[in-house]
Amino acid sequence: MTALRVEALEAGYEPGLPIVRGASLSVESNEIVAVLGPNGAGKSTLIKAIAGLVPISAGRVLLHDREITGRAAHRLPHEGLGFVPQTENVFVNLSIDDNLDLAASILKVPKKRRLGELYALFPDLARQRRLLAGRLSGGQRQMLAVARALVGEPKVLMLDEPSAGLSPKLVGIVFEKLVEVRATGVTIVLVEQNVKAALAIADRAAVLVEGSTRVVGTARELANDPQVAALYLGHHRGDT
Ligand SMILES: Nc1ncnc2c1ncn2[C@@H]1O[C@H](COP(=O)(O)OP(=O)(O)OP(=O)(O)O)[C@@H](O)[C@H]1O
Repeated sequence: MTALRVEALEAGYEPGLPIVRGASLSVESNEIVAVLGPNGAGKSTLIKAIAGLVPISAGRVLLHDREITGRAAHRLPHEGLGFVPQTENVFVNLSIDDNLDLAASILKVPKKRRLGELYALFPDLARQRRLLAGRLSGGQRQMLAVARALVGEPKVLMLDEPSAGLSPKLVGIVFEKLVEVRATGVTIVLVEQNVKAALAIADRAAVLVEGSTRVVGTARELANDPQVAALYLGHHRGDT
C-alpha cells in the first residue's frame, strides 16, 4: 500500500517563484525513502511543503490515498503524519518528560501508555527524563525530537536532515534508531545531505535536482550508479 504520494508538486516561499518544480514521489508502507540532491535543490522545501509549512501552488499530496495538499501543519499529526524539523525541534527549556508530555496533551494521546512505549524505544531518554532538553548532547536531542514526533503515533514520519551537526558516530546511532522506529510499523521519509549514511538505511531514494525528482531507485542502485553519483550526489558535507 502506498503510504505517501507526492504528485507533480510545486511549492515555494513567494508567489510565482516555485522552488519545488514538479517533484513526484511514491513511498510504500514501511519503507525508508531518502530524498537526496545537491545543495539548494529544494529538498527541505519539498519536505516542508508536504508538512504544511511552505505554500503549495500545484500538484497533490496524498497520505494513504487521502488528499492532504496544503493542510495546515498543526493538523497533520492528527492525520498520521509526523515531522521532525531540522532545527528548533525540541523545547530546550523543558525537560525530556515535559517535551513528550506536552506533545501528548496537544494531541490528546493517552500519556502514560504512549510515553511508556516511547521510553522503551528510547531508553537513554528514559534514564534522563528530568533533564532539560537544552542540556542534551546533539545526538540525544535528535532522539528526543524523533520521540516527540512519534507521540501521535504517526504512520509516516518525515525528517529534515536528521544527521545535521552530528559526528559520524552519532549519525550511525541516530540512523540505527530510525531503523528500529521503522520496525514498529512506521514509514520513514528523510531528506539528507549525508548520502552515504542515508543510503545505508534507505530502501529507496529519490534525487531532487532544481526542484524536480530526476532519479528514483533502490538505495543499492543509486549507491552503485557512477553517473548518478557524479552528476547529482557529488561530495557533500558528511559524505565521507
Ligand atoms: N525561508 C525561505 N525563504 C525564501 N527562500 C528560501 C527559504 N528557504 C530556502 N529558500 C531557498 O530555496 C532554495 C532551496 O532551498 P532548500 O533548503 O529547500 O534546499 P535543499 O536542497 O534542502 O538544500 P540544502 O541541502 O543546502 O539544505 C534555495 O535557493 C534557498 O535559498
